[in-house]
Amino acid sequence: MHVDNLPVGSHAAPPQGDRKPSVAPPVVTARRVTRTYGRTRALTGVDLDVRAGEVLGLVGHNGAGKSTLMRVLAGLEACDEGTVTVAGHKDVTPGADPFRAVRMAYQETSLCPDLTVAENIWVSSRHCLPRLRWRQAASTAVARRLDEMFPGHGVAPRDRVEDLSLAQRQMVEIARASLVDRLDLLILDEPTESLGPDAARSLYAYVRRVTAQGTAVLLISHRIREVLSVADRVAVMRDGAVVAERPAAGLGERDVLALMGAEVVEPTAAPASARAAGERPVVAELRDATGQGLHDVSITVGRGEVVGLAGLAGQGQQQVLERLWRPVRRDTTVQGTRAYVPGDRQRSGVLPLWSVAENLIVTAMRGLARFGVRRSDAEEAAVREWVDRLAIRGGADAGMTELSGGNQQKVIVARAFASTADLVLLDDPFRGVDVHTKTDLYTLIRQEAAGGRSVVWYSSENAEMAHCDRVYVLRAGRVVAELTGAEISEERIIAVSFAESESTGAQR
Ligand SMILES: Nc1ncnc2c1ncn2[C@@H]1O[C@H](COP(=O)(O)OP(=O)(O)OP(=O)(O)O)[C@@H](O)[C@H]1O
Repeated sequence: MHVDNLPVGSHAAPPQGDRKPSVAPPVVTARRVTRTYGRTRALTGVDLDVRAGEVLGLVGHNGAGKSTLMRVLAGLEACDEGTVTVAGHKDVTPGADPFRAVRMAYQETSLCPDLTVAENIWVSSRHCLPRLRWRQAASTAVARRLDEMFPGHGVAPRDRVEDLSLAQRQMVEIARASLVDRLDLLILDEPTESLGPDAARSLYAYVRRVTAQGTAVLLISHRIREVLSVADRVAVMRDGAVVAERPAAGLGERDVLALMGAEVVEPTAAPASARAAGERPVVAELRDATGQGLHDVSITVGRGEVVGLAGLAGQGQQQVLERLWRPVRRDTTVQGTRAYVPGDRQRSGVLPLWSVAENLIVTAMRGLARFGVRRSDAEEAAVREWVDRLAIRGGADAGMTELSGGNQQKVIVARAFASTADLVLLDDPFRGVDVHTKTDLYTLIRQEAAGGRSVVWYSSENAEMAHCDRVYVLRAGRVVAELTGAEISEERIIAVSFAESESTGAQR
């Protein structure tokens, strides 16, 4: 059977929508599964059933073991002890046939950037594509699946992956995972971290359709509310074990956070700014900046101010950050030094062959040096401080690739704040970071601002903007609103992001 006309799932399952936990047989079962990497006990004895036709949400702090467990359940990695049963086949070893029907879409996409979309599909799904005219078959299959999953995706099968946006790469990754002749379990690892709201909605509509046909979907996400709205059941991981499994119906976000072991704190908005924007010395400025997608953008950043850039994705926020990072044009002025935190750690950010300590200190090194000579004691102290402050699991000596995704992201954030930069530019930096750590990072930003550092922060999560002193909302490369203090709310940002006519006195 070829992938362009695939049935999904092989088990009968109760219809979705009533959100009752599935009573269908498990497609995958883990019993007392352990996995150790060197001194790290990533899995400490996991028991879990994933049933046909259910959406099982899997949540847990950064480094809890979610991705490791998924790699074991997908037959990509062996466990040290315990058993994995797939579609009734007991104790299956990695690579064995039953695992073919278990597919995983990764948080960091598994796509090869130098190949086209169709070539990537061929590499991943060649066992169910014809050998002759494979390129055509792969192109047709992926185009069809993308249309089905993400209408309006804008991806052509002949596009090279490296030319795609982060969101498009994520869409191709998910489509790639689903293209197989029989799909019993689809594992989605943080699928919506890089997708916009429309694509996320389309994905979950697709998830509903395939689960109605019997495929199980395992959804890993730090977005607890999203998990609760999509999943039938929620499993909670903590320190390498599944500590709770509950039906999603009736569970609230706070219940899940409590099960995760996170301290439940009320989200706190930014404290009212001690000084109004006009009273602060301006440290960075764009004056009627135009070109490269921007139109007459004027923004100012005061010393010790946290300035948000909001709006729908791709409306010019990254271009603003880019100008502040490289202020080469006459319309941009920046005083002092800068540090940049990329949101796409795969493309820029992580130095994979270096340790956590080296990744963390690389920017701060020069500031810590005395007369140009590196001071290893000061560097070590700084590394220790930041590893503790952000609870980077894995420790300073771990290789960067040994860290979980969220912990890698923490290192990149720490790198910027460990430097002496006067202006920190944040490009949607908290994707994949767990709720608890995010709360710590928000506090960190406010503390650093109180100490005189300025921050310009683009976030695709409007709720995060509540931690800013001022927010510029961008649409189609223009600033369409400037919100201050109590005006900053998710509803307000959404309203001005969409409304053609609304303006709060900002430039048009
Ligand atoms: N290849 C590896 N080598 C060494 N340690 C590893 C490796 N992969 C994972 N680990 C460690 O195992 C633990 C669990 O990591 P895992 O990626 O499964 O966590 P996670 O729950 O998926 O985290 P996140 O939410 O940040 O993605 C972490 O402490 C991590 O550092």
